[in-house]
Amino acid sequence: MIEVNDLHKAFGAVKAVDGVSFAARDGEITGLLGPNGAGKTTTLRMLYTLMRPDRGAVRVDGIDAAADPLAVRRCLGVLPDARGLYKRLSARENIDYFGRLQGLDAATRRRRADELIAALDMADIAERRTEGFSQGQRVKTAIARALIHDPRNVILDEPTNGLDVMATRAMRTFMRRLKEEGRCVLFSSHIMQEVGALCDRIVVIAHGRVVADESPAQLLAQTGQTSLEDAFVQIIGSEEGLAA
Ligand SMILES: Nc1ncnc2c1ncn2[C@@H]1O[C@H](COP(=O)(O)OP(=O)(O)OP(=O)(O)O)[C@@H](O)[C@H]1O
Repeated sequence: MIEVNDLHKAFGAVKAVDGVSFAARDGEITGLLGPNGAGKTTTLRMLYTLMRPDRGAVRVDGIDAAADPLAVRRCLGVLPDARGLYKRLSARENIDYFGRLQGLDAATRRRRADELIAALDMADIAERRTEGFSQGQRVKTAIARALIHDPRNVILDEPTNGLDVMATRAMRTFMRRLKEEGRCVLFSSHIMQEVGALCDRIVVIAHGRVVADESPAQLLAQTGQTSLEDAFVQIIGSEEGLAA
């Protein structure tokens, strides 16, 4: 479970995150939805301890991220906005390397890598150097690498960015599987259909603030709209930056 309480982060005069609070629960998919520049990536970076908040607290499985960032990292799997693979290593070597960083023994690394390679349908690319990988192949490798240590909580920054229709569908199936395994899945997106199709809970963020935190059905009921797209536009107050 990921709990965020009154997070703030400013870059000079820009208040990127301005008092964000929400909870992402185990066995649920929570979507962080907002237009470009809303503060999604900055929020996620503070959650996975890459960036220190100016104010506010993050707790992952009850552990305070400021007090024990290493313990928090151990219970998180993260697909960051910069996927950053080692291009001279194969996909499997990239995955294995992260297992080593997590202190896993060779047998566990091998077993987990095999499971993830099968689950992400990437057997055909596993032994290839990642240099020259397509966007979809890069995302799969980065996700497998992020999950090597079997984390309870999974944070994905725009996981379907740049993926084609088939790859997007496969990614959704994979995210549902993570949820069914009882994990807490939190992902960011600016694509409303995606969030509507996947999420148990939607946290809408605009100008660094949470403007809605509901189930998809509640969002429709609250706004009186029949489509999530119209509900989002109403909540955000403009169509700026929202992809169809
Ligand atoms: N390192 C930084 N230095 C200066 N400004 C930053 C930095 N990171 C983010 N910002 C600013 O903070 C605001 C929020 O950015 P952020 O990347 O969190 O938005 P986002 O919701 O993830 O947007 P997108 O959908 O475009 O990725 C923007 O105005 C951005 O320009």
